[in-house]
Amino acid sequence: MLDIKNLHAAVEGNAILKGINLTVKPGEVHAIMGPNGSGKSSLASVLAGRESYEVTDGSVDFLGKDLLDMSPEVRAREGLFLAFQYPVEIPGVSNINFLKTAVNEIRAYHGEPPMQAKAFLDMLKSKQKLMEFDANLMNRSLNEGFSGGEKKRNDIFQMAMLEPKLAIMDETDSGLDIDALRIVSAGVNKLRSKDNAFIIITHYQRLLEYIVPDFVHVLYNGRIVKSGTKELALELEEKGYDWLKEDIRLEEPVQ
Ligand SMILES: Nc1ncnc2c1ncn2[C@@H]1O[C@H](COP(=O)(O)OP(=O)(O)OP(=O)(O)O)[C@@H](O)[C@H]1O
Repeated sequence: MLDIKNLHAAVEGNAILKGINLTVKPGEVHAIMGPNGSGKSSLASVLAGRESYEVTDGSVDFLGKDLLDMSPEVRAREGLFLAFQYPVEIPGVSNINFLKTAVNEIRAYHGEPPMQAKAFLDMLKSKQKLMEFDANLMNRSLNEGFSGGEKKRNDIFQMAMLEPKLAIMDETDSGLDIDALRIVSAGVNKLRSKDNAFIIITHYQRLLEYIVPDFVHVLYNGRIVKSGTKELALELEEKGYDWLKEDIRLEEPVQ
């Protein structure tokens, strides 16, 4: 589904990603952990096509196509979804209208007719129930005045509606209270299928108790320096990241 090879990216001439290699197959959940400033959000941004990042080397194949060649809109229509660390507010655009437009844009891209109002409302209701999403938030302007946790829950609700092939969640757990964390995690687990995949960026092992990943990777200074299973997250929680420095030095120098 996603094949990242030797990905290098820079911001304003500063190298941030320094050779990322990562393969994600359908049905898999990958967690990415790593110290502050190691490049986790940058990786999500580069995959989503944020303009401030310049890709200086490497390739990204998404479902057999060159992801880096696509505009951010086309990436989304092809089935990539990014749940932001800081979800945006769009005053004046109701949540429902935003979702309807987004759902129909994806359908149009795949040559399907727009959804009829009734079918859309039925889908909205069933996903609302599935994700335990507060119906009152639906008619409000997109994210405007939402609390931090509400924005994140809204983000996950959007994900449920758009049914992406690959969802990237960047620190979705930060700022969620315990109940919201459980609800969001349960929602993600309900959306998991053999046909889609998730990349979950998190600082905390706690989230990975709810959404159990198939693989855990450590991003350090712009590279994935260690990969393992969910036990690696436990080890990181216990030991921190310093113990990895020795391993990295022994393997190859990090510029
Ligand atoms: N616009 C920018 N200009 C200069 N440096 C930047 C810019 N954006 C990001 N960086 C730098 O890139 C590095 C990686 O940042 P990034 O946000 O990807 O890290 P992160 O691993 O997600 O960190 P955190 O865990 O703190 O969220 C940091 O050193 C950051 O300061």
